[in-house]
Amino acid sequence: MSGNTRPIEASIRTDFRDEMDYGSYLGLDALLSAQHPVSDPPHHDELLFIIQHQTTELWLKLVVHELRGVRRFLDSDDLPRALKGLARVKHIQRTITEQWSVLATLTPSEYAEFRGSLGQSSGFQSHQYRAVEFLLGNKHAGMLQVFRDKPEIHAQLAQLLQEPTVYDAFLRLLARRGHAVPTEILDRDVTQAWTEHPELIAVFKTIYEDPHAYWELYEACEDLVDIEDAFQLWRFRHLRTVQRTIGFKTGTGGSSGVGFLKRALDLTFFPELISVRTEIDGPLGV
Ligand code: HEM
Ligand SMILES: N[C@@H](CC(=O)c1ccccc1NC=O)C(=O)O
Repeated sequence: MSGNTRPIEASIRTDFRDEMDYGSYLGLDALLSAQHPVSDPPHHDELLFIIQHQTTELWLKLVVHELRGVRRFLDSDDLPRALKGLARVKHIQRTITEQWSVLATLTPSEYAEFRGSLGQSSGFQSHQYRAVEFLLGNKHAGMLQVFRDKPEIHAQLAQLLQEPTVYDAFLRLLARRGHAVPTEILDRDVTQAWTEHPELIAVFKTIYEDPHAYWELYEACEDLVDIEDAFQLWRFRHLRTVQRTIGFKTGTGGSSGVGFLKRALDLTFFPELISVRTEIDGPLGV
């Protein structure tokens, strides 16, 4: 070692004329030429704004892929692989929630300088975010409206709206394993947002009262609760970042802004998994 440099080993590949290399495998030409700031004159901080969104969208792409996988593994009774997928989703959620701190370095003054260039575009038009919500049970046909001029995306979301959610797939697995999931729930109209079914609480109570007898199911329940928690943390960090950046301005997407985002904090994916906690008593009855 000399001069604080590392010798490049003679065997290191350098001729890629007829070979796949790093950039071609990863499609870096496309990826790194997909940042198109619109502010005029160009604003230094717009690249941060774009990359924050793009990295989140890349992770959302993987979340959609993993949740589709989880649903498939549940359908085929492969609970260990479903659990693995849920664990991966949790790590991704942690990463995209953590990364709000990067965007929080954007001050209101900086953002105001290029916000006007964003027109009516808004995260409300993120189809991958909507896909994740649909997969987790927050179905809402009205959310397809903003994609009416994008037939492919509209069709994909319309299809997802018709399909069972991850929770539907889990409840069907529970039924196959002998748990008393009412048939009205198994045959529900899956295009509708999930609403609480109190009859399910008894099913989860059985599992939570004897975790060792139902260990994998118990783990799956806790993973779903973790994912709901993590989703709410993402929403909360978004809300706080929005508030510190634009205060109580209306959104570029046309909503009231912070007030609208706050209402999402009352939404719930797996309400029975929260309610069952009220029912779990220890040996001293509390
Ligand atoms: C300074 C940064 C940001 C501001 C000021 C902001 C502001 C807003 C506002 C006001 C809305 C409500 C819809 C509207 O009227 O526009 C919204 C929705 C949304 N934003 Fe952002 N946002 C920011 C960053 C981000 C980032 C980085 C993402 C990541 C992809 C994101 C994703 C979303 C999503 C998915 C929605 C829809 C939420 C829902 O339906 O509940 N936003 N945002
Ligand atoms: N809705 C934001 C604008 C915004 O954040 C945004 C604009 C274009 C693409 C993505 C965005 N992110 C999240 O809403 C605003 O009202 O300032």
